[in-house]
Amino acid sequence: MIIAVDGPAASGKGTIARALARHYGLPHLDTGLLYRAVGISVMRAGGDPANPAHATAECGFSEALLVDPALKSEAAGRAASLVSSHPEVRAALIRRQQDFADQPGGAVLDGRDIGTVIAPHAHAKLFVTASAEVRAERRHRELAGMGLDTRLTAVLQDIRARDERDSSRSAAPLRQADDADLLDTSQMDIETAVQRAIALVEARIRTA
Ligand SMILES: Nc1ncnc2c1ncn2[C@@H]1O[C@H](COP(=O)(O)OP(=O)(O)OP(=O)(O)O)[C@@H](O)[C@H]1O
Ligand SMILES: Nc1ccn([C@@H]2O[C@H](COP(=O)(O)O)[C@@H](O)[C@H]2O)c(=O)n1
Repeated sequence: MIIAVDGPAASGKGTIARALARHYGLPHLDTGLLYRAVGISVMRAGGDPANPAHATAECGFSEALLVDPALKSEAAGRAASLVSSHPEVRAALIRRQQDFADQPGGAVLDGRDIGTVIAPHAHAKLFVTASAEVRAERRHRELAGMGLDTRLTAVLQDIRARDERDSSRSAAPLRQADDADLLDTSQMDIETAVQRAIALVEARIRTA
Protein backbone atom coordinates (compact mmCIF):
# COMPACT_ATOMS: atom_id res chain seq x y z
CA MET A 1 0.00 0.00 0.00
CA ILE A 2 1.26 3.47 -0.89
CA ILE A 3 0.17 6.36 1.34
CA ALA A 4 0.78 9.94 0.15
CA VAL A 5 0.79 12.70 2.77
CA ASP A 6 1.03 16.27 1.50
CA GLY A 7 0.56 19.67 3.07
CA PRO A 8 2.12 23.05 3.85
CA ALA A 9 5.05 23.75 6.17
CA ALA A 10 4.65 22.65 9.80
CA SER A 11 1.15 21.29 9.23
CA GLY A 12 2.06 18.05 11.02
CA LYS A 13 2.28 15.92 7.89
CA GLY A 14 5.62 14.40 8.94
CA THR A 15 4.28 13.49 12.38
CA ILE A 16 1.24 11.86 10.78
CA ALA A 17 3.26 10.12 8.05
CA ARG A 18 5.63 8.61 10.63
CA ALA A 19 2.68 7.42 12.74
CA LEU A 20 1.01 5.85 9.69
CA ALA A 21 4.26 4.12 8.74
CA ARG A 22 4.53 2.67 12.27
CA HIS A 23 0.86 1.64 12.29
CA TYR A 24 1.02 -0.18 8.94
CA GLY A 25 4.64 -1.38 9.23
CA LEU A 26 5.72 0.55 6.12
CA PRO A 27 8.96 2.39 5.32
CA HIS A 28 8.70 6.20 5.38
CA LEU A 29 10.38 8.93 3.33
CA ASP A 30 10.33 12.61 4.33
CA THR A 31 10.86 14.05 0.84
CA GLY A 32 11.42 17.57 2.19
CA LEU A 33 14.80 16.34 3.44
CA LEU A 34 15.96 15.86 -0.17
CA TYR A 35 15.21 19.48 -1.05
CA ARG A 36 16.70 20.65 2.24
CA ALA A 37 19.90 18.71 1.42
CA VAL A 38 20.16 20.47 -1.95
CA GLY A 39 19.42 23.85 -0.35
CA ILE A 40 22.02 23.52 2.38
CA SER A 41 24.63 22.20 -0.08
CA VAL A 42 24.14 25.31 -2.21
CA MET A 43 24.56 27.57 0.83
CA ARG A 44 27.67 25.71 2.00
CA ALA A 45 29.16 26.04 -1.50
CA GLY A 46 28.57 29.79 -1.30
CA GLY A 47 25.94 29.67 -4.06
CA ASP A 48 22.48 31.16 -4.43
CA PRO A 49 19.52 28.77 -3.95
CA ALA A 50 17.46 30.93 -6.32
CA ASN A 51 19.96 30.28 -9.13
CA PRO A 52 18.91 27.11 -11.06
CA ALA A 53 22.49 26.28 -12.14
CA HIS A 54 23.81 26.52 -8.56
CA ALA A 55 20.95 24.35 -7.28
CA THR A 56 21.20 21.71 -10.01
CA ALA A 57 24.94 21.35 -9.36
CA GLU A 58 24.19 20.20 -5.78
CA CYS A 59 21.62 17.49 -6.53
CA GLY A 60 24.24 14.75 -6.12
CA PHE A 61 24.63 15.40 -2.37
CA SER A 62 26.10 12.71 -0.13
CA GLU A 63 23.76 10.32 1.72
CA ALA A 64 25.38 11.32 5.03
CA LEU A 65 23.93 14.81 4.65
CA LEU A 66 20.40 13.44 5.04
CA VAL A 67 20.99 12.85 8.77
CA ASP A 68 22.73 16.20 9.40
CA PRO A 69 20.77 18.06 12.13
CA ALA A 70 21.41 21.31 10.22
CA LEU A 71 18.76 20.18 7.73
CA LYS A 72 16.12 20.93 10.38
CA SER A 73 17.03 24.63 10.55
CA GLU A 74 14.73 27.35 9.28
CA ALA A 75 17.52 28.50 6.94
CA ALA A 76 17.62 25.05 5.33
CA GLY A 77 13.81 25.13 4.96
CA ARG A 78 13.97 28.51 3.26
CA ALA A 79 16.76 27.37 0.90
CA ALA A 80 14.81 24.17 0.17
CA SER A 81 11.76 26.20 -0.78
CA LEU A 82 13.89 28.20 -3.25
CA VAL A 83 15.72 25.28 -4.89
CA SER A 84 12.51 23.23 -5.13
CA SER A 85 10.98 25.75 -7.54
CA HIS A 86 13.53 24.82 -10.24
CA PRO A 87 12.14 22.13 -12.59
CA GLU A 88 15.70 20.78 -13.11
CA VAL A 89 16.04 20.10 -9.38
CA ARG A 90 12.66 18.37 -9.20
CA ALA A 91 13.60 16.25 -12.23
CA ALA A 92 16.87 15.20 -10.59
CA LEU A 93 15.07 14.02 -7.43
CA ILE A 94 11.95 12.40 -8.88
CA ARG A 95 13.29 8.90 -9.65
CA ARG A 96 14.54 8.33 -6.11
CA GLN A 97 11.12 9.24 -4.68
CA GLN A 98 9.18 7.16 -7.19
CA ASP A 99 11.40 4.14 -6.58
CA PHE A 100 10.80 4.52 -2.85
CA ALA A 101 7.03 4.72 -3.37
CA ASP A 102 6.94 1.73 -5.70
CA GLN A 103 9.07 -0.65 -3.61
CA PRO A 104 7.47 -4.06 -2.93
CA GLY A 105 5.04 -3.84 0.00
CA GLY A 106 4.51 -0.11 -0.37
CA ALA A 107 5.57 2.97 1.56
CA VAL A 108 4.50 6.23 3.18
CA LEU A 109 5.89 9.45 1.71
CA ASP A 110 5.27 13.00 2.84
CA GLY A 111 5.93 16.22 0.96
CA ARG A 112 4.17 18.67 -1.33
CA ASP A 113 3.57 16.74 -4.57
CA ILE A 114 3.36 13.09 -3.52
CA GLY A 115 -0.31 12.62 -4.37
CA THR A 116 -0.15 14.74 -7.52
CA VAL A 117 3.23 13.92 -9.14
CA ILE A 118 5.32 11.29 -7.33
CA ALA A 119 2.61 8.71 -6.65
CA PRO A 120 -0.67 9.74 -8.27
CA HIS A 121 -1.57 6.03 -8.02
CA ALA A 122 -1.27 6.01 -4.19
CA HIS A 123 -3.95 3.95 -2.43
CA ALA A 124 -4.62 6.67 0.14
CA LYS A 125 -3.85 10.38 -0.03
CA LEU A 126 -4.06 12.87 2.82
CA PHE A 127 -3.73 16.62 2.53
CA VAL A 128 -2.80 17.76 6.03
CA THR A 129 -3.23 21.41 6.87
CA ALA A 130 -3.76 23.87 9.75
CA SER A 131 -4.06 27.64 9.92
CA ALA A 132 -0.83 29.57 9.39
CA GLU A 133 -1.05 30.91 12.97
CA VAL A 134 -1.37 27.43 14.48
CA ARG A 135 1.47 26.12 12.32
CA ALA A 136 3.70 29.02 13.34
CA GLU A 137 2.99 28.38 17.02
CA ARG A 138 3.84 24.69 16.65
CA ARG A 139 7.06 25.41 14.74
CA HIS A 140 8.02 28.16 17.24
CA ARG A 141 7.53 25.71 20.13
CA GLU A 142 9.58 23.08 18.27
CA LEU A 143 12.45 25.55 17.67
CA ALA A 144 12.35 26.69 21.31
CA GLY A 145 12.60 23.03 22.35
CA MET A 146 15.76 22.80 20.25
CA GLY A 147 17.16 25.78 22.18
CA LEU A 148 16.69 28.17 19.26
CA ASP A 149 15.56 31.66 20.16
CA THR A 150 13.24 32.85 17.38
CA ARG A 151 10.40 35.36 17.32
CA LEU A 152 6.90 34.00 16.67
CA THR A 153 6.21 36.82 14.21
CA ALA A 154 9.33 35.89 12.20
CA VAL A 155 8.28 32.22 12.11
CA LEU A 156 4.78 33.19 10.94
CA GLN A 157 6.23 35.44 8.25
CA ASP A 158 8.49 32.64 7.03
CA ILE A 159 5.60 30.15 6.93
CA ARG A 160 3.45 32.56 4.90
CA ALA A 161 6.32 33.22 2.46
CA ARG A 162 6.91 29.48 2.01
CA ASP A 163 3.17 28.81 1.52
CA GLU A 164 3.09 31.46 -1.19
CA ARG A 165 6.25 30.19 -2.96
CA ASP A 166 5.30 26.50 -2.74
CA SER A 167 1.74 27.08 -3.99
CA SER A 168 2.47 29.54 -6.78
CA ARG A 169 5.44 27.89 -8.49
CA SER A 170 4.78 26.35 -11.89
CA ALA A 171 6.72 23.10 -11.22
CA ALA A 172 4.66 20.69 -9.09
CA PRO A 173 2.99 23.35 -6.90
CA LEU A 174 1.61 22.49 -3.49
CA ARG A 175 -2.04 21.57 -3.99
CA GLN A 176 -4.53 19.02 -2.75
CA ALA A 177 -4.94 16.13 -5.20
CA ASP A 178 -8.53 15.76 -6.42
CA ASP A 179 -8.78 12.36 -4.72
CA ALA A 180 -7.05 13.33 -1.45
CA ASP A 181 -8.79 13.56 1.92
CA LEU A 182 -8.41 16.91 3.68
CA LEU A 183 -7.28 16.74 7.31
CA ASP A 184 -7.31 20.13 9.05
CA THR A 185 -5.52 19.63 12.37
CA SER A 186 -5.88 23.23 13.63
CA GLN A 187 -8.13 22.09 16.49
CA MET A 188 -6.61 18.62 17.01
CA ASP A 189 -3.83 17.39 19.26
CA ILE A 190 -1.33 14.92 17.75
CA GLU A 191 -3.13 11.80 19.02
CA THR A 192 -6.49 12.93 17.63
CA ALA A 193 -4.92 13.88 14.26
CA VAL A 194 -3.19 10.49 13.96
CA GLN A 195 -6.37 8.56 14.83
CA ARG A 196 -8.31 10.60 12.26
CA ALA A 197 -5.59 9.93 9.64
CA ILE A 198 -5.76 6.18 10.28
CA ALA A 199 -9.58 6.30 9.98
CA LEU A 200 -9.33 8.11 6.63
CA VAL A 201 -6.82 5.57 5.28
CA GLU A 202 -9.00 2.68 6.50
CA ALA A 203 -12.02 4.17 4.74
CA ARG A 204 -10.04 4.43 1.48
CA ILE A 205 -8.85 0.81 1.77
CA ARG A 206 -12.42 -0.40 2.42
CA THR A 207 -13.79 1.34 -0.66
CA ALA A 208 -10.88 0.42 -2.99
N1 LIG B 1 -1.85 18.16 15.87
C1 LIG B 1 -0.78 18.70 16.44
N2 LIG B 1 -0.89 19.40 17.58
C2 LIG B 1 0.18 19.99 18.15
N3 LIG B 1 1.45 19.93 17.66
C3 LIG B 1 1.62 19.24 16.52
C4 LIG B 1 0.53 18.60 15.85
N4 LIG B 1 1.03 18.00 14.74
C5 LIG B 1 2.35 18.26 14.71
N5 LIG B 1 2.71 18.99 15.79
C6 LIG B 1 4.04 19.52 16.09
O1 LIG B 1 4.25 20.58 15.15
C7 LIG B 1 5.61 20.57 14.69
C8 LIG B 1 5.62 20.40 13.16
O2 LIG B 1 5.16 19.10 12.85
P1 LIG B 1 5.77 18.27 11.66
O3 LIG B 1 7.26 18.32 11.69
O4 LIG B 1 5.12 16.94 11.68
O5 LIG B 1 5.23 19.13 10.44
P2 LIG B 1 5.61 19.02 8.91
O6 LIG B 1 4.39 19.43 8.16
O7 LIG B 1 6.17 17.68 8.62
O8 LIG B 1 6.72 20.14 8.82
P3 LIG B 1 7.81 20.41 7.67
O9 LIG B 1 7.38 21.68 7.05
O10 LIG B 1 9.10 20.52 8.39
O11 LIG B 1 7.78 19.27 6.71
C9 LIG B 1 6.31 19.43 15.44
O12 LIG B 1 6.93 19.97 16.59
C10 LIG B 1 5.15 18.51 15.86
O13 LIG B 1 5.43 17.79 17.04
N1 LIG C 1 7.82 16.90 -2.04
C1 LIG C 1 8.36 18.09 -1.67
C2 LIG C 1 8.89 18.28 -0.40
C3 LIG C 1 9.43 19.50 -0.09
N2 LIG C 1 9.45 20.49 -1.01
C4 LIG C 1 10.09 21.78 -0.74
O1 LIG C 1 11.05 21.69 0.30
C5 LIG C 1 10.77 22.63 1.33
C6 LIG C 1 11.11 22.00 2.65
O2 LIG C 1 10.18 20.95 2.89
P1 LIG C 1 9.74 20.50 4.37
O3 LIG C 1 8.60 19.56 4.16
O4 LIG C 1 10.93 19.83 4.97
O5 LIG C 1 9.35 21.72 5.11
C7 LIG C 1 9.29 23.02 1.14
O6 LIG C 1 9.01 24.34 1.56
C8 LIG C 1 9.10 22.84 -0.35
O7 LIG C 1 9.44 24.03 -1.04
C9 LIG C 1 8.89 20.28 -2.24
O8 LIG C 1 8.86 21.19 -3.08
N3 LIG C 1 8.36 19.09 -2.56
